[in-house]
Amino acid sequence: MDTIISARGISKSFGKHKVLRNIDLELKKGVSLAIFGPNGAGKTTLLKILSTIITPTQGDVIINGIDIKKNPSGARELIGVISHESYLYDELTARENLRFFSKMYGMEKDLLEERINELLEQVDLQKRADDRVGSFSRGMKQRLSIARALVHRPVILFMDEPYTGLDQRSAEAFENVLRMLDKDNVTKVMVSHNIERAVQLCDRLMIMDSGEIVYDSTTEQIESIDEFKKNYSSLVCTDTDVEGITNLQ
Ligand SMILES: Nc1ncnc2c1ncn2[C@@H]1O[C@H](COP(=O)(O)OP(=O)(O)OP(=O)(O)O)[C@@H](O)[C@H]1O
Repeated sequence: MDTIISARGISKSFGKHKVLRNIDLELKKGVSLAIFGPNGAGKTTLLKILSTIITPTQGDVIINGIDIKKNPSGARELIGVISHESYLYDELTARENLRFFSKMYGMEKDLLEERINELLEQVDLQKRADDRVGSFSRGMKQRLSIARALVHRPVILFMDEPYTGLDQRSAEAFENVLRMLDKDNVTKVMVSHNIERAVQLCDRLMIMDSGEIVYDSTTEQIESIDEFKKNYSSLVCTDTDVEGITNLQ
């Protein structure tokens, strides 16, 4: 399998605060990685560096052979990001938002409308396609931001807490979209506090604490979710916000 993400010696400081400490990460094409860890461990910071949103203090990231320092826009064409920030425009309709982002990525006009309709259907928003996003609920905005992240057919999808704001039906629609991406061998990197869901969806599990990777395993290698949670508790003693962890005490 080809390596699609290669990060070497990544460190990040905000002033005197060292948030990431010499992180190395290699990810093969098509793999889905879940990153867990307590609040402040550095998960979002790592995701932002890998997805070119912020730059590291030290270290290099190569995305599909592209050095993101030398060619950030080339790397961005390969990347989709779902984060706390929806990047949507309230005054535009759902369809207009997707059109805007498709054009930003330079997509061909004749393919664009077909792709937009396909995505609106996948995230179950086809009936609200021509309504202004300002009138949408949080969950609907989250679903549209999933479509926005996928409009240019990225080969890597970065997700920071993608379940935030999704009700049960929306979470299922989201997981269906993720399964569809498997068919296209899209690589996924997900930061999550939801161990149950992430373990079911991902093939590699990583735990971060205090800016370091303290655990890295394939999902196949773990015996059970309970065993993984015990590992988590022993490695990360102070965390109380991962679902189910507190029940193990
Ligand atoms: N722009 C910034 N300026 C200063 N400090 C920052 C900045 N961004 C993040 N930090 C700090 O870096 C540390 C790691 O933050 P980060 O958001 O990466 O953690 P996290 O593991 O994603 O946590 P959470 O689970 O709460 O989302 C925190 O102490 C945070 O306050």
